[in-house]
Amino acid sequence: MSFDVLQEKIREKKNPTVAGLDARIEYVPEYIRKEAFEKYGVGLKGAVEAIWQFNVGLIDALCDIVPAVKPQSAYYENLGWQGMEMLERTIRYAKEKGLFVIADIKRGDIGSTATAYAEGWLSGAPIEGQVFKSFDADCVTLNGYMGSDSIKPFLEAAKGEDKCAFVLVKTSNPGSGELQDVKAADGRTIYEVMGELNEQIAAGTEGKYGFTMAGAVTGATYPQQIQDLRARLPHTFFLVPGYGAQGGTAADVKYAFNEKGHGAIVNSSRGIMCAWKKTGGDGHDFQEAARNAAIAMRDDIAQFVTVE
Ligand SMILES: O=c1ccn([C@@H]2O[C@H](COP(=O)(O)O)[C@@H](O)[C@H]2O)c(=O)[nH]1
Repeated sequence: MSFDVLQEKIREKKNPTVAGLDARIEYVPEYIRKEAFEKYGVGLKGAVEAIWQFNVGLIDALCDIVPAVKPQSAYYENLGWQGMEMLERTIRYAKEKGLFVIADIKRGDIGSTATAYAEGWLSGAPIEGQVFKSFDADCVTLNGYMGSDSIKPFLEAAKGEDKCAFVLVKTSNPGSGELQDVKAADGRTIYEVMGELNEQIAAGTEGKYGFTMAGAVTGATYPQQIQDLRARLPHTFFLVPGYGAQGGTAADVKYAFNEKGHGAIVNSSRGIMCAWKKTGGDGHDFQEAARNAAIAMRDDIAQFVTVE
């Protein structure tokens, strides 16, 4: 239960950041693409092979620097069943390398359907009295705006296995305020209501660091709102996307952490995966470039946050 496993990994690496694996084919260096397309043809199969090679290279280059990776399911779903099979392989490979895997799936549905999603991504599918695992992520992202019954099945599935979930509270995108900043009848914003509901749902699951198993997504692009949420939600672990490519800075994300430097992890996807595009090379240096970008991000945040 809770976020103890992730917080331990963050402390071991002294690095509260997560590398996104949002593998678009354009992010893969040309020499990898060329080889895969020659072997499997230009199409879904070739793209899946190229992205698999890229992911393995990234994971190998980053596994001693970052505590976690966050594959975004959309970039695998768009390649059909072969993309999803490769996502399952990517998750397995990252876990073998000691990384905590956050599957960014942003699911949310009525309870019975949420249970099926939770089995697929976390606990495994029960078939004839046995449980069969597939994606087996450590953690998932959820869209909980359908209410507590869309979140609870994931917490049930996560409970037995030291897994956890992040629920969207205040997202990083430009349109997030259209609904999330609207004031409810009691004067709280909708994102505050969502955050407090989420902390309540998981009350009692706090681990040794004091965080429940239901974390919150709070975008780096809204530092004031992060500060507000940190004060309101002392038992909620935050996933903070929006650093780098979306404009969030280390000074913005510092508000997500508590006084011990605990309780948050900051994501960068394009900033790490596409770092090779900025070195002036032809992509053969993508591993070194990703590693350097991850180290620079860690050191940037360390100017503001010390993880005890
Ligand atoms: O509010 C949110 C929730 C999720 N995301 C996801 O994080 C990454 C960000 O990628 P960058 O390349 O570092 O911008 C991506 O997978 C989003 O789906 C988010 O950005 N904001």
